[in-house]
Amino acid sequence: MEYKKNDLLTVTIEDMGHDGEGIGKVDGYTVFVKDTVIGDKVQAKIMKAKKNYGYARLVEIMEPSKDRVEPRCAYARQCGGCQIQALSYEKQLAYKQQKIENNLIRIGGFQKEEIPMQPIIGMEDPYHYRNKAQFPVGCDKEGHLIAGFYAGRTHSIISNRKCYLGVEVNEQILNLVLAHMEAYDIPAYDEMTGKGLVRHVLIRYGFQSKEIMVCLVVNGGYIPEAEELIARLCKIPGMTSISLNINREKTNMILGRKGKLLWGKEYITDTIGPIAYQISPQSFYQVNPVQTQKLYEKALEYAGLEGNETVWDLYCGIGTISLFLAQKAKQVYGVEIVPAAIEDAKRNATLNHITNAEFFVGKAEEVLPEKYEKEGIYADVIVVDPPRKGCEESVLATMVKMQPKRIVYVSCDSATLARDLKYLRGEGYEVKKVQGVDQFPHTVHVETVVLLSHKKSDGHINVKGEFGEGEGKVPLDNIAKRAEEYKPKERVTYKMIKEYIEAKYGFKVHTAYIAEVKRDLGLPMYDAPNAVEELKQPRKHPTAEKVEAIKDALKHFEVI
Ligand SMILES: C[S@@+](CC[C@H](N)C(=O)[O-])C[C@H]1O[C@@H](n2cnc3c(N)ncnc32)[C@H](O)[C@@H]1O
Repeated sequence: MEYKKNDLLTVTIEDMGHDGEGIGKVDGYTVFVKDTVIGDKVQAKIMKAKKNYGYARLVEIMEPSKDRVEPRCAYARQCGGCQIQALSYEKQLAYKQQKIENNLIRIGGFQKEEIPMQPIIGMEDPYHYRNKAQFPVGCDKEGHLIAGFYAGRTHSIISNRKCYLGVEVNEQILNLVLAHMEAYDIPAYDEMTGKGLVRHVLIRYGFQSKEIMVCLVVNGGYIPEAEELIARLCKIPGMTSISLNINREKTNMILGRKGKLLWGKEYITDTIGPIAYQISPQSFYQVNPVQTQKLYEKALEYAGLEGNETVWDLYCGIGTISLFLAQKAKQVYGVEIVPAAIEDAKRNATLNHITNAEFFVGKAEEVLPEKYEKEGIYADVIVVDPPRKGCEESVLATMVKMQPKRIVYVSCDSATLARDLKYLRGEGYEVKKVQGVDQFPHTVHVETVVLLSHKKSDGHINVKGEFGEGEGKVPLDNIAKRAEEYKPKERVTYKMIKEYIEAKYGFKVHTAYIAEVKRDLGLPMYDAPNAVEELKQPRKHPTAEKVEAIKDALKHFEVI
């Protein structure tokens, strides 16, 4: 059956996609419905219809799923921050566990029974976990000042000073800043005109130290009557740092390069386990410290250190994992591409009196081979925590050459994790444990820690198998079932990717852009005859927005 735009359908949601959208089928026609959860029976209106599938808007929940809960936040549907707040926390965890497992099967080529999945680590209280918030400031239609969050995939601000994922003091700080702006007629920044002063309010909170940082991002060099605002903010217990960040660029980047301290220290200090970290407005720092500690403890446990090991921490950021590992290793080497992060890492090592950690600025794919091949620095254990795109294949190849006993892979994207595990498995590393950690409750994101150890090639086992019915024999039915699972999936064409993007994002992408993203992800190009198609202006590259949309489509169709 084929449907068209504006058709009303009654659909039962059977599955959830990568972005938390509900998926159901009506007469063999697949429908994606945002804001629904598995088990809901809903009425939905088709907004974009394709031949075999369509995107629909939720009109009415006819029978709610038993796993549906009332979101705490009144803006959960509009806000881009959370995607699955309407699903019970228990089921959110099950969804994330399944997401990791599915990717390892579909992309990594693992059999379900081969995956040593550990029960996912969730939070006891999955609210108020974020130690950092960046509130955009603007005006509503009547011209009143507002602060809040961007609606999903847009830059329109939803006025909301009380986010249940952030700390409670955020609201008090926002109230003081906005009252000050109102009292002195200080205009909010307008993205369209590039005029106005206050762009964002950045707040950081040390969960252990209770120290607070407030940084106002301004399109200028000062804030009128700053003394008065500072005097009010200082009364909040724990206030440690008040500063301006100057951003005069017409850009989507929140922070500019220059900062100006108004009061207190330039940084706050916080601890994860026994390690203290100094955090400035610009520093990258994990946003959920409670779960980060569990994640790092797992990484440390998997590293299995006894005190004599040389350990590499690739993609080390400000050295958070490196310093954790340094407690138990002989020597740790960290590699990170951002120079400022390495400065933080070195400062944090000094702050903690850690002398067995050395940090290098550069690309992991360049630093690692150089240090190994030219200087002979080897590895007993290698830990990697790459960005969403995963590791470059050349990094994995060098890691394999170095033959560490163990590899600990920390990942924020289980699709690229699965791709990289497939490579490492092919090179003699065995996946020993897979542990999901829920760092971001109410969102679709999940962290995974994987332990791999080197399979010694000094032995072999003989496997005898007999097919047929009866004890000790492998039933032929099972073989048929396996064969069914191995059947190649429907080929994902460039046309399908283009249609998906146009339907979901409302813009078109060129074939050559899709090919470029696929190439960057290291995906095979043999199924893309028109990937060689030339652009009229061949030197242009897709914008970040288009790259994200293409990756999303590739995930949607399970190419990555
Ligand atoms: C997921 S973060 C991990 C940060 C750190 N391990 C932590 O837990 O705080 C990934 C880091 O990889 C860095 N990065 C990205 N590409 C890189 C590359 N080619 N070589 C080295 N570092 C890179 C990013 O700047 C970022 O700090």
